Amino acid sequence: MIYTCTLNPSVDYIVHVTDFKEGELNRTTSEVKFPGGKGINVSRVLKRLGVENKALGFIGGFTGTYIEDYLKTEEIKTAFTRVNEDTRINVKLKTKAETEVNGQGPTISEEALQQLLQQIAQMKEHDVLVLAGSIPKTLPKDIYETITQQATAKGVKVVVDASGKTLLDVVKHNPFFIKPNHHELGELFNVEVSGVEDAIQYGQKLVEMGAKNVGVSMAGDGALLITKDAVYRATAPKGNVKNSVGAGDSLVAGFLAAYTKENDLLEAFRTGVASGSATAFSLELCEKSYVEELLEQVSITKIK
Ligand SMILES: Nc1ncnc2c1ncn2[C@@H]1O[C@H](COP(=O)(O)OP(=O)(O)OP(=O)(O)O)[C@@H](O)[C@H]1O
Ligand SMILES: O=P(O)(O)OC[C@@]1(O)O[C@H](CO)[C@@H](O)[C@@H]1O
Repeated sequence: MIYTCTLNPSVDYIVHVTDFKEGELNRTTSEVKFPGGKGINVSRVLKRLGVENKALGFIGGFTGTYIEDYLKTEEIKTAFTRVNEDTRINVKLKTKAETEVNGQGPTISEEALQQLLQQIAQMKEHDVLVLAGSIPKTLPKDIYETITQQATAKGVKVVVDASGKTLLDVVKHNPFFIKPNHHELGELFNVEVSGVEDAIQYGQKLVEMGAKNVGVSMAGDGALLITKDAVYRATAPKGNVKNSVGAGDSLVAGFLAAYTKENDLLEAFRTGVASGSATAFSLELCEKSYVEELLEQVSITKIK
C-alpha cells in the first residue's frame, strides 16, 4: 500500500483578482477551494492515475471535515488523526503573479502524535510512505527523521518532499526518493544552484549522503534524476502555465504511480515530469488523460 502522510494539511483557497491593489478593498473575479497539503495532493494525483493509496495526517475542525469528505467523494482511503483546532486555510492569490500565504496549522497533542506513529509502526516491507510538506510548529523538528529511520528499518520505501534541515537530516536514513526543487537544493548547501551542472553536483552530494534517488525539479526547465550510477535529464513539455501549486507534488505522484506499476525508474521519471507539467498547465491537479498526452513530449537523456 502507498501511504501519504500530511502533518499539516490545508484547505487551499485560490482567489483570482484582476487588478490587485494593496491596502484597498479588492474583489475576486473567481475563487475556488480544494483540499491541500503536499501529501494530500500526492494522494489525489495517485488516485487519478489509478493507484490506490491511503492518506494519513492530522486534521481538525470544519476545515478538516471538509478535507476528509472531499477525499471520500474522490474515493480516496483516509485514516486521519483528529486534533482539536481547525486545519489551516492557505490563501493562493492569483494576480499578475502568484502569491501564497500559508497558515501555521493547529496544535498537535502528544496523544495525536502517538496515534500517527502507531499507524506508521504497522507498515510493512514493500509499503511506500510519502512524507510531504511542512511540520507543524508543535511537533518535534526531527519528526521526519524519526519516522524515516523507523520505516526504512522495516523495509518501507520512504519518499520525502520537504526542505531545509528537515530534508538534510533524513537523507542518511536512505529515503527511496527525495524531490527538492533547484532553489531548495541550493538552500540545503547554502549556495545558489544556478544551472544544471550545479544541480548535478549538489544532487550527487545527496546521493552520497544516503538518498537512493534524487529528483531535482526545475519548473519549466524539467528535472534531473540522480542515482548512484547515473544522471538523467528530462525536458518539460511546453505549454501555458495556469497553476503551479501542486506541480511538484504531481511529479512525486506520477513518479510513484509509474514505479509501482512498472518497477522502472526511467518510466517513473518520465511520468513524474509529465504529471508535474500537466498540473502546471491545468487549473487544478492533473488528470490521467492529460498526463498520458504529455508523456511523449518528455524526452530523457542520460548525461552522466
Ligand atoms: N512552467 C512550466 N512548464 C512546464 N512544466 C512545468 C512548469 N512548472 C512546473 N512544471 C513541471 O512540474 C515539475 C515540478 O515543478 P517545480 O520544479 O516548480 O516543483 P516545485 O517547486 O516543487 O512545485 P510546487 O512547490 O509549486 O508544487 C517540473 O519538473 C515540470 O515537470
Ligand atoms: O506549508 P507547506 O506544508 O510547506 O505547503 C503547503 C502547500 O503550499 O503545499 C501544497 C502545494 O505543494 C499546497 O496544497 C499547500 O497549500
